[in-house]
Amino acid sequence: MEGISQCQPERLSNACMTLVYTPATAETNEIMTHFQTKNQVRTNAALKIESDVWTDMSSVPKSNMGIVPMPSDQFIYDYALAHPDTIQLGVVFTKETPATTGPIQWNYQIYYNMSHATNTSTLPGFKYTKEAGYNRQRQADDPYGVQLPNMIRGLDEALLTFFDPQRQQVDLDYSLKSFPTASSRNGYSSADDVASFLSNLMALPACITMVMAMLRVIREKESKCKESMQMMGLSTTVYWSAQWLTAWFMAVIQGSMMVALGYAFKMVIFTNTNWFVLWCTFVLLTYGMTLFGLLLTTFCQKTGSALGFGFAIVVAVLVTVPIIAQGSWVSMWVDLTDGIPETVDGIHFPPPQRFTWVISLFVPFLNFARMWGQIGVYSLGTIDSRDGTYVAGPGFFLSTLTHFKQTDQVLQDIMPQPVSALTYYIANVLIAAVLTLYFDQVIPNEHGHSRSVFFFFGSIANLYRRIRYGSDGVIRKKSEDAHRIIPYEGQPLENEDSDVVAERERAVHCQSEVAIRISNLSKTYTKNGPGFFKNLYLTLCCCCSRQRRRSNKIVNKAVDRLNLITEPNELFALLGQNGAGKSTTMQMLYGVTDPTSGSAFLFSRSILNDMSEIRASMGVCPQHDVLFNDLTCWEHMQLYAGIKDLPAEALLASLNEKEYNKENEREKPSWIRSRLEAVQLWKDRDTMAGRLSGGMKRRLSTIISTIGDPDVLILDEPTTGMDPVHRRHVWTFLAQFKRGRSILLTTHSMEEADALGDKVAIMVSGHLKAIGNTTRLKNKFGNGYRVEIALGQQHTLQSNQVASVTEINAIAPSQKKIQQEIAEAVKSIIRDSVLLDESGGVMVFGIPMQAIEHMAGLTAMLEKSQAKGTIKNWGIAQTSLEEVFLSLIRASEDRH
Ligand SMILES: Nc1ncnc2c1ncn2[C@@H]1O[C@H](COP(=O)(O)OP(=O)(O)OP(=O)(O)O)[C@@H](O)[C@H]1O
Repeated sequence: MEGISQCQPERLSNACMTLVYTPATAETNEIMTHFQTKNQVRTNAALKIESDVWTDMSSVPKSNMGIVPMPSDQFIYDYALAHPDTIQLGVVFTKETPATTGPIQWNYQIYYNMSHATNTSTLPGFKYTKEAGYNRQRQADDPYGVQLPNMIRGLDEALLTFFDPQRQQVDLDYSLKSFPTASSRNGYSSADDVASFLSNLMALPACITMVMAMLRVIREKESKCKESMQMMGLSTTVYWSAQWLTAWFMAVIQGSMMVALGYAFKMVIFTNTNWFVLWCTFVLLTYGMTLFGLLLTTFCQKTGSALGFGFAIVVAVLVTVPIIAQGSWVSMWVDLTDGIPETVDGIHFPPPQRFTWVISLFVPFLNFARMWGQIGVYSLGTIDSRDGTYVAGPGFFLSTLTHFKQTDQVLQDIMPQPVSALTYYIANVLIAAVLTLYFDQVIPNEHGHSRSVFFFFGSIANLYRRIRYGSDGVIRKKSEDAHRIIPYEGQPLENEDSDVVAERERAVHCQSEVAIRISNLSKTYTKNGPGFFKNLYLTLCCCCSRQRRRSNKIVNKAVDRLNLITEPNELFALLGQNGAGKSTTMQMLYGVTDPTSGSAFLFSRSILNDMSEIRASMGVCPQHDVLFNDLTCWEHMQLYAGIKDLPAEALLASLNEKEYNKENEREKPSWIRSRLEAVQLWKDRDTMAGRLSGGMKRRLSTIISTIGDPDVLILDEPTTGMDPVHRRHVWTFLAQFKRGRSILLTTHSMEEADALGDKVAIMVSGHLKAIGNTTRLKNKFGNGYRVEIALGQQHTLQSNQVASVTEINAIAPSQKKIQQEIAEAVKSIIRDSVLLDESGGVMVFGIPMQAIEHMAGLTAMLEKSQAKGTIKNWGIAQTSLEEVFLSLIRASEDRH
């Protein structure tokens, strides 16, 4: 039969005792000697009985195995708490002698150690041999199923052997109880289940704040607000600093609320922990998580991908945090695969788990889980397994941050102190901040624009140049670069207009100070836009298709070797059909799209190298309104004035009209007021942008671009959606504003280009088709003059007249005759005239420019006809820009 066998630990440091007993009296010593002798006879296992009674908690067995007397059952209990894997079985004898007559009562209680059966993670690598009935690697073993009955039998036998010679009458009884085990110990379960469960709830608010911050940033990205602020000169560092500051306030509010709620609900883990430790833990967790989330947004372009990341993190938190907080984390931080190596000097520290530590530098919730688990160990109480009473934990104080005592002595110097979680939080924040700044620059935006992965070398080189040549030297060098000859690349197009060629030559040889010099600027779009998964999916589809072509690849030359110049005080209007390349040209100039080749200089600063300087002196009104819905017009002006770093006094106009009325004084004029008034938005200054009409938004976007009086103003279709009255207000404002600066404007309104443009260029399919002032364009590409003749009333139907077929038939021959007569009369005066249209009772003639001297004869003839009543009305006008535009487009379509 199997008896109590000797367990053979692998290391002395983890030595185990087979048995402990108490009290250590002469009687019990003798009983245990009987037990040992009988056990040896039966099992051949020699258990050694130690002679000294232990009094010190830190005692370890002298030999590998044995039977050890202990001073009290409390000592056994406490020792088992401190050394859960050490004692296999314990016996507590109690002897009751009856007051009068009757048998003596001998009871013994056997403690068995369930740590051996259940707690497999506390000391990984610690193995009892197979012979001992327990092998950690074969976790299914049940050492007590066999050993407990044997132990009872052995003790009964020993007691009977002890009492037999005395022939006393005794009553024997026994009871069984588990040692305090991993399942009942503070810090490792039961109460700790609360801690681990709470850890989920505690980390969740931080996750929510993180996801909210991610969504805020992504929305700013999607709505192009971030891009717009950057175009107006907001630096990346300032943008992110503002985000981090907001995140800090959120973290402080949230952390404080968490601590306050914990105290309000009298949660033991809170009330038994120093408030400052808790506050730091929660604030730094929220802040670290938020910054981690913000870092991830640099990889996302759309809300969907940010939400995907956020969701993945929430799942990771829900899964990992409780596991780590519960205490199953020792092997995460320390590499215990080879156990704790033993040397003659003592214990060697096992190496740290480098991988976990590196991840902890990036992922704040791992540090939280570790810290929370440690807080739980100290602050939560235990249930005394002997009497079921609650024993309060010692409490987690400020000093515990650096003086945390591991429940397992052997881990004391191995496991990190709680304070390291706080320092790691700070590292999380710093690393996330630096990486955010870096990835925000190098990950391409939706236009594919990004900086080189080694862009910081460029900044270092700039700094070096500044130190070496001084500011003036650097400016001189840049100016030389901007004024060098830049030859035209490739072959010119066929049938190029002479003015376009001349403009190109000027741009090639430009050696004077101009506002904008565009040289060979080209942009080719090659992809279907951003979206990793979309492109992957399309690529896979194409790979699987029979043709195996990358059909998702679009090669589109949006702008092709553009060369032009604009002068200061000039408003340059760029016209073109949809998709002609106007916006792309603009985007390259204000730096949201990288040119595929070529360059441009704005006041001698290159768009390739000096974009931050350019942005400081540039105003941009992009094609789509980029406004914050919940900011008023006035607040928008203030925000962008702040971004442009305008002095505070520039913003000091009071908004409170009543105050000024009281003082009988007019409201202070300011530039913000004058701009708002110029575009008729002063009355709506307190209306939120979300509530403005489309035209009002456009007007607001237009004046926002003028903040800071930029040297170059880029306006992409600024008056789209405006009514004619307000459009004229904007025109008047721009006409005045262009003084001292250069304005580049794209528009589909020929009227606008005609009214505002000092120089007008027409783009077709990425090329310049025509360039010059409006008169020159009209003269060169227009049909000279248009003469419109409305025929007399008797020959046309009234607009409100419903004509019958007979009436129409009656009118038609006579009208035809009159039209023929007029056409012949016009032809006889001006031979080169062309009848362009004769529908609806109106005849339109095109008169060439060179026929101007015959114009007097024509007007005389028309007046005479009007007097006779043949003609109702007539008028002469120069060809409109629209006709020029249409004729150029038609010509290029014909050529294709
Ligand atoms: N991000 C992009 N990715 C791929 N192709 C683009 C992108 N942006 C523009 N394009 C293409 O480049 C060409 C020029 O577009 P662009 O927006 O510059 O035209 P536009 O002259 O401004 O037109 P509109 O008057 O309609 O604004 C078009 O063919 C367009 O499809």
